[in-house]
Amino acid sequence: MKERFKEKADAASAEIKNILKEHGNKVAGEVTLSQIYQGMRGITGLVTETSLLDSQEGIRFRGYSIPELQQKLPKFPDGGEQPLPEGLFYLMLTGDLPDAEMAESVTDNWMRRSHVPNHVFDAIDALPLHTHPMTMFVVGVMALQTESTFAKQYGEGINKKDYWDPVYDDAMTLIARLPRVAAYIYRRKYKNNEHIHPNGLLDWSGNLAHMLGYEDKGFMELMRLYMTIHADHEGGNVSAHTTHLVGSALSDPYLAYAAGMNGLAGPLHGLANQEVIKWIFEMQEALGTDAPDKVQIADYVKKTLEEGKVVPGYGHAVLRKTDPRFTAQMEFGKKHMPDDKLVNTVWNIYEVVPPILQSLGKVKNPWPNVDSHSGALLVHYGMVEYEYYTVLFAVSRALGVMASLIWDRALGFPLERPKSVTTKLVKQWLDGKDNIWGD
Ligand SMILES: CC(=O)SCCNC(=O)CCNC(=O)[C@H](O)C(C)(C)COP(=O)(O)OP(=O)(O)OC[C@H]1O[C@@H](n2cnc3c(N)ncnc32)[C@H](O)[C@@H]1OP(=O)(O)O
Ligand SMILES: O=C([O-])CC(=O)C(=O)O
Repeated sequence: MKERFKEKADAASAEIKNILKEHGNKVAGEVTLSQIYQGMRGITGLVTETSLLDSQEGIRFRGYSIPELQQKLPKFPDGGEQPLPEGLFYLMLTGDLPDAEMAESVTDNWMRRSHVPNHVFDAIDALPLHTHPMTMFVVGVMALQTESTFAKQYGEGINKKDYWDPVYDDAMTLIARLPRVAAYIYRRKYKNNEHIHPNGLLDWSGNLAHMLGYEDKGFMELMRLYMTIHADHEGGNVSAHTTHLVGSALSDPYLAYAAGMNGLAGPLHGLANQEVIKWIFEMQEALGTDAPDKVQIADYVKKTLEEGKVVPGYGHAVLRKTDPRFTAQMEFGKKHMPDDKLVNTVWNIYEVVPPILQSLGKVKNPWPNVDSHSGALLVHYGMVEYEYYTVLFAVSRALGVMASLIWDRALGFPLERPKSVTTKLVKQWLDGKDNIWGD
């Protein structure tokens, strides 16, 4: 995989140099004042090779949609139906679809790198049990940073042409160790500190399920699907953009990833998956039923909006249709748990919420995103501790942001530093007295 990546990166680097030599001055778009003030929505300002989001169709990883990945990526040998995220990582990194043997070699590589040093567990253990699992997770990642090859080699004076190599090494080791860190947090916080050793015969996701304490084959398949669909969502989302930004300062992959995951822990981003289940549980309690009907759901949605809160799991900064990651999970639910009450509630919410959000006249996307479905599937298998859910999202997101970070260093991308302005300067510019563009 590493050699294949290097060939591809060298070719891409030469191609980009030529594109910029010939077309570097071409104007690519305009920016409005509203965009500058309102979250830079719609401004193209980043290059991310691993995936691309279409507002109508949803995400494609190196050109492949989620149903295509489910068809084409290698599966776990023992009757697996869902794609192995190892294969997705290979695809995102090299641009090529792997065969079963290649995916297996990624599994083996990660298994070899998976030993987590004791001081990482000590760092997590130093936190009180009521600490949010995402805080424990980021502390664990920061403790893993002591092992950074990039930081060490940078300190010794590495040539900038070779940055990508130790970044590759760190990214692979970090990804390999995350399931153990994630499972440790779960077992410490919710299962009396009784930990489960890895099983060398399982794949990366299967092993995560096993170390969490879930041996059900259905849950292992869910983890393979979950780890695949949450891995990447082009470059501008908060977690990917933050990882890229922090990495651009040549902070090592551990530092960059930890920064990105602090962004994933925000309720408008990855933490929304916890908020969805919390909101449904609160609705059930308020209504006194675990199977609210559509009229009851509609009333509860209106109450949520009247209280000035968002409906978690709905809306998106870029998507304008139902998220295909929602649909993939709905299909999994229809196959494995069609009668589950909570999962059916998620499907009823899907029928009720969009017209209500649409009626507000300001919500650009009334449709569900990935987070509105994931929790109910986890609850089905017994994982009810919703505060933990974003940790699973974070383990998956490592695949995309680390593949991208390796590309960033291989392509020699520079420090990221956009210009900002003050409102005073904007007013002077509106009066024709000044310029808001940097030199
Ligand atoms: C993995 C992911 O990160 S997927 C996203 C997960 N997040 C959520 O599910 C949280 C709920 N959703 C939201 O808050 C938003 O839809 C976001 C943050 C995802 C996108 O935000 P934006 O791009 O600013 O959305 P948009 O342009 O449609 O917002 C316009 C207005 O509609 C509101 N709105 C958007 N989505 C919702 C929603 N689900 N419920 C209520 N109001 C909403 C916004 O808060 C904003 O209101 P304001 O003008 O009073 O401030
Ligand atoms: O694309 C976004 O802004 C948010 C999102 O769905 C993701 O990162 O998975």
